[in-house]
Amino acid sequence: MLTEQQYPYPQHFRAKVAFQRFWPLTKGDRRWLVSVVLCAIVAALAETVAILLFAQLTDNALQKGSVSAFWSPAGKWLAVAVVGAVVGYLGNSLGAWTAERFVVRLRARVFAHLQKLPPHFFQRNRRGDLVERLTGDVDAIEQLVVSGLVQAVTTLFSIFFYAGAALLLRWDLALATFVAAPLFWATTRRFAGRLQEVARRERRADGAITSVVEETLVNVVLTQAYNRQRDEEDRLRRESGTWFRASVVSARLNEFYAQLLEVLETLCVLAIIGLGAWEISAGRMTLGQLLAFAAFIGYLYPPLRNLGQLGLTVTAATAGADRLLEILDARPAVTDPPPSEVVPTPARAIGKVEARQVTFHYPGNPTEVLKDFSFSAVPGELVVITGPSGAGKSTLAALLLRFYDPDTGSIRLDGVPVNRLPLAQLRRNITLLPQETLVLHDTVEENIASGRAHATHEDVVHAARAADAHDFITALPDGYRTVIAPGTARLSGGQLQRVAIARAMLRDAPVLLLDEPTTGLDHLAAQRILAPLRRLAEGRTTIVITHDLALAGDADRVLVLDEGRLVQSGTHAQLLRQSGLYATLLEARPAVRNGAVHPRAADPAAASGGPGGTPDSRRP
Ligand SMILES: Nc1ncnc2c1ncn2[C@@H]1O[C@H](COP(=O)(O)OP(=O)(O)OP(=O)(O)O)[C@@H](O)[C@H]1O
Repeated sequence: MLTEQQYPYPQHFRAKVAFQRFWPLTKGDRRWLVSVVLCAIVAALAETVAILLFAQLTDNALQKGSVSAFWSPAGKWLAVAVVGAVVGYLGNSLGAWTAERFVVRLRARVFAHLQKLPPHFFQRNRRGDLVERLTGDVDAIEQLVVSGLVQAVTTLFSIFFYAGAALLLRWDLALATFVAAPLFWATTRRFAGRLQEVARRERRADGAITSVVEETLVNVVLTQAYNRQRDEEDRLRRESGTWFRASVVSARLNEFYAQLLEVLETLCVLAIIGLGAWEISAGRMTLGQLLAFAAFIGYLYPPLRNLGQLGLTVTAATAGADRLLEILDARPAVTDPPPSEVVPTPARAIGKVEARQVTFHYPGNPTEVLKDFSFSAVPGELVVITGPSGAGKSTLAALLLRFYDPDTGSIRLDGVPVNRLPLAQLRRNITLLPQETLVLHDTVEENIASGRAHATHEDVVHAARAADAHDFITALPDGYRTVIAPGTARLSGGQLQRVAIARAMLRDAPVLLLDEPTTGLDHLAAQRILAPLRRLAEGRTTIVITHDLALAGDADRVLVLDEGRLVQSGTHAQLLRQSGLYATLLEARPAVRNGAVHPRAADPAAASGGPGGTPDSRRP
């Protein structure tokens, strides 16, 4: 994130840029904005007329003690007040409605963009901070683009009316009091810079606090297991300290600014009363005129003050805008091809997957993670990709799903380079089963049904049976209607994995990409998901990325990656006969007791049968 010193442009320029960038989002609501401004103008006009009627009342009814002179201006005053109230109510309600619509639209826009950003963006930005940007910063920008604009226009009109009326009443006195206006302006300018910096510090600290709380809640089990509660509390205390200091400075500065304006206003009012007393004693002014004049000048201060406040709002909004623009200006690593480049293909692919001489490095990291890598897999085939940690296996999955494009070479589906297919179509044809099961905060039924649009209950039950999940689901307190949530312990890792398999069954894509499907599962749980996985793999192109070589015995082909290069390829039995990395990896694996389904390379039975060499673990 940029620090204040690193921002290349001055504040007013950044405010202008922010306004220009976010203004288009008001499209469709601009006529409502105009209506809000019109209402505010009518309300200010009503206020002006009311003050003039008040002067009439003072001079004609109060000073002369004439009741008959009371009724007419009083009636008019009441009528004007009612009109002002109705218009004020309409304008303010409409203003709030328009402002909230803007917030909803802006948040949706940033959220949609955020969802297109590549994985490395989320590795570089803390989740809590991003949440803060979508909430607090979005609100701050609304204050600039909608409320701020309406307020600015309204304020200018109010100043125009009240100053105009004061000038009409006594132009010489009015000019004398207007001399004080630059004082207000200079005071605001003096404070704006410092308040902006404090506002930015406060926003950043808000983001940091949300991040710490969010990270701690996500890792609460680990925190407790490692007795890290104190460290987490210290972390929160540190961030809260930063926020506290920024908030206190901000409150102090704001208060100082407000009180200073108060003193300036009092000075001006006293000056008017002094001048007025002089004028009345010389017979050049009536009491009613003086009171009305003082009222106009008094009414001028809030809009003048608003203009100053507006500067502060702009300041806070610019800090928020900078943070949101960081998201909006981050480019997705991949985009849909232009329509002219899309290769027309059937919506459902056959499922032939291919990588041709793929070389790839992550943005911002020059090290090549995949080097001249090629392979292909066809429907009905099971390809296991293994290798040491950091060899590039998960990167390959990211390229197959087109989270990134290769530097050279190509990834193809049914012979078509994936960058010539619409992203949604490509991803519809590939089911990814990641290491961590995606859990939606919803019922088990909805979690499975999310695999396919309009899935019926029968479809869900059918998929759950095939995934060997039906029995444990019906044993849950509310069966398929049991609500599960990310991070809850209602289901074990193996059960969650079977829910994910049921979802994948429903999804029914021709290509299946499994990333470490048995990670985090004990041996028995891992065995339990093998049968449903095999059912899921039937007839599909299945690519399994794994360290768990128990799955390799099932594979039609095993690819061994090392430092981004394909170093071995063949069946499990063929690779065992070679003294290469595969044999080393298998040798390094701990043997599993109580079930002995992980025979070592030295085991001749394994050489012919496979690492998961029990008869029932073979594919049909
Ligand atoms: N977003 C990223 N930005 C930069 N480098 C990355 C990124 N993700 C992964 N890498 C690097 O790419 C290399 C390959 O990572 P990858 O996750 O593909 O390995 P892997 O074989 O799947 O490892 P593991 O078996 O431990 O999951 C590693 O050196 C890793 O540090």
